[in-house]
Amino acid sequence: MAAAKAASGVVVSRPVTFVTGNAKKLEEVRTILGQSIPFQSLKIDLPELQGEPDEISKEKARLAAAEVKGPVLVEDTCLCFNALKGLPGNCLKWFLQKIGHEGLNNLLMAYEDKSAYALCALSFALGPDAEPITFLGKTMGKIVAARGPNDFGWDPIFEPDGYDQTYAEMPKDEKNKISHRSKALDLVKSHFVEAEYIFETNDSKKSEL
Ligand SMILES: O=P(O)(O)OP(=O)(O)OP(=O)(O)OC[C@H]1O[C@@H](n2cnc3c(O)ncnc32)[C@H](O)[C@@H]1O
Ligand SMILES: [Mg+2]
Repeated sequence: MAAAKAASGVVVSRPVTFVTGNAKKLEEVRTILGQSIPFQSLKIDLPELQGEPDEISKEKARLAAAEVKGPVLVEDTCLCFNALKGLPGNCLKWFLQKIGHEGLNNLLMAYEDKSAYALCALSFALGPDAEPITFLGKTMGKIVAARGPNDFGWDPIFEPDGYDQTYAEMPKDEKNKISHRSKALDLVKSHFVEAEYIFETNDSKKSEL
């Protein structure tokens, strides 16, 4: 049992495990969370589920918590084109693998509306028996011909509103200030403060948030 109710909050006996198969996501999550939450990571390729982003994210959290047998954080990210009523959404990974940045641009060729949004659904579960809680972060922007380094997914073709750079062209810390991921993680951090989780792990005998 990773968590027990204490007088002033919930005692958590293990750090939160961020479960992902994506090293770039992990890098950003690590930077954005900093020291705010006792944190470790585990590389597992969770199944690519389909459905609504919050439901997919919750189900990923259930699968991850069953594996880790402790507190977990997982994430599901979509890129949604308004002209296509939200597609490719969470099928984006396959679209990106099969047709690449140019193919994704071509999907919008027949439409004037190039607007899109990046949506991050992060789910936290205290353990295998706990119902996951989901936090959503959304950043609006538009789809453009690829610009900038090609080291993370669809970053080169997403230009957030109010910027003339794509995510890929921005310095990392700039992306991390405005991204879908940072908005969802801000909500996770607030939740941790409000819930008054008390971490009693081996590393930190008692660290209160
Ligand atoms: O193990 P998980 O966490 O599921 O990692 P994943 O790479 O499979 O990620 P998703 O299932 O959420 O699929 C989302 C796709 O979008 C990409 N992606 C996610 N976040 C991104 C971001 O901030 N910028 C660019 N591409 C991103 C990612 O590389 C995938 O191709
Ligand atoms: Mg995935």
